[in-house]
Amino acid sequence: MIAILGAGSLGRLWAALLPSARCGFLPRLAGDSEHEFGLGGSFSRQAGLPETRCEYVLVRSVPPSLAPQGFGEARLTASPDSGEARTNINLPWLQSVEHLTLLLVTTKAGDTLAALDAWLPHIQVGTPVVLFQNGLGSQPAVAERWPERPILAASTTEGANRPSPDVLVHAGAGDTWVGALTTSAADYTASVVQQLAETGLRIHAEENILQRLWQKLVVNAGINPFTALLDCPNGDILDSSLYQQNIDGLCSEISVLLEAETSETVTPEVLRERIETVARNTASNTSSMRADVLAGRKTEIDYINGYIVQCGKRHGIVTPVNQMLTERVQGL
Ligand SMILES: NC(=O)C1=CN([C@@H]2O[C@H](COP(=O)(O)OP(=O)(O)OC[C@H]3O[C@@H](n4cnc5c(N)ncnc54)[C@H](OP(=O)(O)O)[C@@H]3O)[C@@H](O)[C@H]2O)C=CC1
Ligand SMILES: CC(C)(CO)C(=O)C(=O)O
Repeated sequence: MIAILGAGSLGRLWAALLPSARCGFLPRLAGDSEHEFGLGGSFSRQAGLPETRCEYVLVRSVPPSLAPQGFGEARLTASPDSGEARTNINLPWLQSVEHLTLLLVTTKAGDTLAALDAWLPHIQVGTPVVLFQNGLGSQPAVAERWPERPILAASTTEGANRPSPDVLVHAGAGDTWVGALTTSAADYTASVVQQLAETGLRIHAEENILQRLWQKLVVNAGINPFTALLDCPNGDILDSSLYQQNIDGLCSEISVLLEAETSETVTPEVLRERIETVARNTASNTSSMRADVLAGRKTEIDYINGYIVQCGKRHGIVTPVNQMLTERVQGL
């Protein structure tokens, strides 16, 4: 079985596309983890969800003929006019963690350590764990906490959101790279890629997953805080004075830091071009950070610009623009 910890947008996307007979969600464990899951222990499912099944509708703007294998028993209906496919998904909350082949962790960065702290004592040490969080900071923290486990990280450009609790929209198709964080994880990368590829999504093994995570972090650091502060879609930041006055400083700080942290030399101009290419390509998107602010949720700023600030402190590199953006988003 493939277990998914974090039944939000991204977790539900993987769950909907993986073979339905072989995956299910792990509930949020209540209180102390001394209670043994499956042995009469207590755990509470996420509020508002049925007792044993998780039901929702997956909306994809792909023709049903192109829908990947893996819909299993799910019911697929399509509206020929819109080209939109709607699939009823009905998956179990897992009742046992005994025969897991994989654990996908799709909690937000700030919830990941606590969620794994509660669950990993119940899960076999040899089960590969794949972390899907954006930004950086949570992944190294997990790898340092459980160095003996096969811990991998994924960087994905798939896009999913939930306009209402029981509707999941697969808003954008992308690519997913998976690579090892701990030593023992290297042996598992190929089998993890193979299992994830059953979704029909594009999955790649990545030798240097930290570098890949940094590349996405740079783009998120240059787009997300501006969209949250300006309350605008991604493309609209480009002409704003807040962006114009700070983007060169932000890119200079990151360029110096990248050299110190990863030995990679990338000029501030190249970083700015990468950020602006994504901002233009996703011009009408609401970024995840703006969406979090609008919904009154905690943002992932501490793992994006905040991570850059912390990393700067470790290297004695000042990062005033990232610090200013972090503090202003924290203040929202
Ligand atoms: N959505 C996307 O398209 C993409 C997301 N990502 C990254 O993936 C991560 C998840 O994003 P997303 O799915 O959008 O976020 P969501 O907030 O939609 O999902 C997170 C889920 O984790 C659950 N959760 C939180 N704490 C626990 C816990 N202790 N035990 C069990 N479940 C828990 C939450 O439950 P509850 O709702 O009850 O709090 C929620 O269902 C983020 O780091 C994001 O940056 C990366 C690329 C794309
Ligand atoms: C690339 C971008 C900015 C797309 O919206 C994103 O990853 C996010 O919103 O977090």
